[in-house]
Amino acid sequence: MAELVFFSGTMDCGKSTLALQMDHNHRARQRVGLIFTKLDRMGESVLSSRLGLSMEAHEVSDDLDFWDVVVEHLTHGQRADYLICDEAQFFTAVQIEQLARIVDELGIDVTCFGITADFRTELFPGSKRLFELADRVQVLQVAALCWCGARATHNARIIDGVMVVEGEQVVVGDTAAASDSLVEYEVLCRRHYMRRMNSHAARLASATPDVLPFDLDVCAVPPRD
Ligand SMILES: Nc1ncnc2c1ncn2[C@@H]1O[C@H](COP(=O)(O)OP(=O)(O)O)[C@@H](O)[C@H]1O
Ligand SMILES: Cc1cn([C@H]2C[C@H](O)[C@@H](COP(=O)(O)O)O2)c(=O)[nH]c1=O
Repeated sequence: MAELVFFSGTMDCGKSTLALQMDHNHRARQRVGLIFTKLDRMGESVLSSRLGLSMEAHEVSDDLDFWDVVVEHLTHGQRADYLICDEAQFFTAVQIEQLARIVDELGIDVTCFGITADFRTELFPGSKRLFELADRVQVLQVAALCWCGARATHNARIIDGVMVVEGEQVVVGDTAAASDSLVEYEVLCRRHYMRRMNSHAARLASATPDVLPFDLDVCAVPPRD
């Protein structure tokens, strides 16, 4: 039976890489897929991974109707065995409902990839609807890590080295290590997200131990997996 599956996690945990691998494995067995993305860091109509791989994809605009696109595709005698949707957090709730209908009425597997929550810890609209409708929500096996070594669970937005918790929900960008723009992101464990302690703040604190003496033992927490 066809399924709607949501691979969800923080930024930089390997979602796009998995999307590309999944498509590769299907294509290697002559299965035909439709690939969608929205607002990829590398530009329009591309699905890209930080490992350097990328592929062409249909860019999803707010008014794109997945049902119409797939039905038209099939009506023209073309095959669609599966859909892969990256950056699905940016899709609208209605678009997620269209994807669920494609699974249920056309029997086509739909696999979505996206971050769960924004830099304020609020669910994105697409992710929220996926949590509500998906047959399965899967966490990726390889964890992105906080600077302290714990599993990263939250996405922080950093401006000029400082973590912010107010602003527009959508600002396309990259993690600090790879970014040369003003706005960048850093993944953190919940403890350090709540304390607003990104790696820059932690470096400052360890250089001036009198300011924040409470917590240096926490920084030595070993990775959990
Ligand atoms: N040079 C590298 N060598 C090995 N793995 C890397 C390298 N650069 C990035 N990665 C892996 O790629 C992951 C990010 O993959 P990506 O698919 O772009 O993430 P996401 O789509 O979840 O933001 C990192 O967590 C890391 O595991
Ligand atoms: C936390 C957060 C992220 N974004 C943007 C930043 C990136 O362009 C994407 C996530 O891409 P990735 O492949 O998962 O790294 O989302 C945003 O717009 N708002 C946020 O709060």
